[in-house]
Amino acid sequence: MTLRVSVIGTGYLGATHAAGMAEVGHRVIGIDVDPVRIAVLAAGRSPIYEDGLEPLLVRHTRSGRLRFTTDYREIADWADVHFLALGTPAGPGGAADLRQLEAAIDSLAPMLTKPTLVVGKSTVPVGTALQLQERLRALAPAGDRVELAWNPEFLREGFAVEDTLRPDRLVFGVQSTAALDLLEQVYAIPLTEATPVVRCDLATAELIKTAANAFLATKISFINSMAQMCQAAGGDVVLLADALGYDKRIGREFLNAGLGFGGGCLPKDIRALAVRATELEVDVLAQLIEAVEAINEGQRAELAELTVEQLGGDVTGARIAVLGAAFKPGTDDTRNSPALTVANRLHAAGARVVIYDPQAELAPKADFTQVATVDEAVTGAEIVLHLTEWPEFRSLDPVALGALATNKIIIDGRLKLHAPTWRDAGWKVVQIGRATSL
Ligand SMILES: NC(=O)C1=CN([C@@H]2O[C@H](COP(=O)(O)OP(=O)(O)OC[C@H]3O[C@@H](n4cnc5c(N)ncnc54)[C@H](O)[C@@H]3O)[C@@H](O)[C@H]2O)C=CC1
Ligand SMILES: O=C(O)[C@H]1O[C@H](OP(=O)(O)OP(=O)(O)OC[C@H]2O[C@@H](n3ccc(=O)[nH]c3=O)[C@H](O)[C@@H]2O)[C@H](O)[C@@H](O)[C@@H]1O
Repeated sequence: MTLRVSVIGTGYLGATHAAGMAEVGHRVIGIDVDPVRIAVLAAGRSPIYEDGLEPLLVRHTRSGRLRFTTDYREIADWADVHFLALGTPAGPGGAADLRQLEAAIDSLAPMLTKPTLVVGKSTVPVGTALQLQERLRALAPAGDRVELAWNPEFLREGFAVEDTLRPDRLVFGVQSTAALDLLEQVYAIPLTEATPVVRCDLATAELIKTAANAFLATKISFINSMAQMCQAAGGDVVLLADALGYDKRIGREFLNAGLGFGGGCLPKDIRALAVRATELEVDVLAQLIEAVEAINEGQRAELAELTVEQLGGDVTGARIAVLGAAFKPGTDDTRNSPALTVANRLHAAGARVVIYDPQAELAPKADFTQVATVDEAVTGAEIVLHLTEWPEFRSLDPVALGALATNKIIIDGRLKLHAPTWRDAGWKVVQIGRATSL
């Protein structure tokens, strides 16, 4: 059944969700306070680099099934269901800043005159949904006939469209069968494809989301601490991870050691979880997360220190080539990018940092020079840092690059380069945790 769906907030999550909702047959309006973003989306263009998103935007803005607006009056009583896809960035002390969600509710609620379902998708601390429902009901003419549900989102940037259309699970945090029925209509297509569904209360839904991100972060920090062990004891963390991964109970995913996790989600979500755990006096969880964070920070610091060490203890005036600026391959997102943290530290230590990334565009005022090709980055470089593992970096020609660089030294911060090929071309290859790699 075709529903009228609004998506409030059209950032990474909201733009993809709106396009996905149109793709599964609903009539959709996306709304945002950013008129430039709305104009781009309304023209069928994607404001972000995300594989497969633009074709959906083109198709459904042309068909009229997908529209965009900045005017809440267009969505309020029009939609059968409103999705909240607002940002929840880190606030002071790392607690989630809920002001975007609150502002959206304040704009929408006074116009809700009929029974309405509002569904949160943003990642929030446990307890948020009930607070927002209270705010909504206090402001809405429809009062208690407005209900809130929580349906957290698990998409990965770079695979956002695929994850939206074919999620590996759906979580419906609801308070009534009416809300559940409506969500089942919204997701009728994935549900026919036997997608597992967890039906639960609001608190469980909120916690599932933060637990998932915390577990992924923990897995990465675990393997990075094993990389430190391999470095200290003389072992190979990649082979170790492969061997762990063959155990189905463990799995190979999220066991790639290196520079650690970044992005707009994992770092802020685990910090917010630690803050909430402390508020609720669950100190063990806060301590676990602090250890995960400390390991992650340590990887960035170590890479910067290692670079200085390789250049004899002083990088003043040294030209350093950085390959990669996005927080991971497949996206142009540079939020909390490990690569940029390292670049910033080296810049602060006096180095001349030159960055190449296939997609991410840095603000013109940034402290480094961004260039359009790997060759330009490497020309005259005293050291090369491989910090975001774009697939194209794996097929670089070390012989050709060796003729451009001043020193043939490369630190592979993501353990993805084929070290023997680079060594054969005369390069010194540094990989933390691969002390015994061949
Ligand atoms: N980026 C991702 O891959 C995923 C994000 N999430 C969660 O989804 C939420 C959104 O994340 P992103 O899309 O990355 O954030 P974002 O910052 O890219 O998008 C938020 C959007 O909301 C808009 N906005 C702010 N105030 C508004 C208002 N009052 N009314 C309407 N629009 C308003 C902003 O202009 C912006 O376009 C966060 O809670 C995040 O943790 C969850 C899963 C995946
Ligand atoms: O809540 C969110 O917003 C999303 O956060 C992550 O998705 P994303 O931020 O797109 O990125 P990931 O693929 O999880 O990677 C996060 C970081 O971990 C790093 N990483 C990942 C895997 C690994 O083995 N090692 C590793 O260092 C990546 O380079 C990247 O910096 C989760 O994977 C999504 O399920 C979730 O929906």
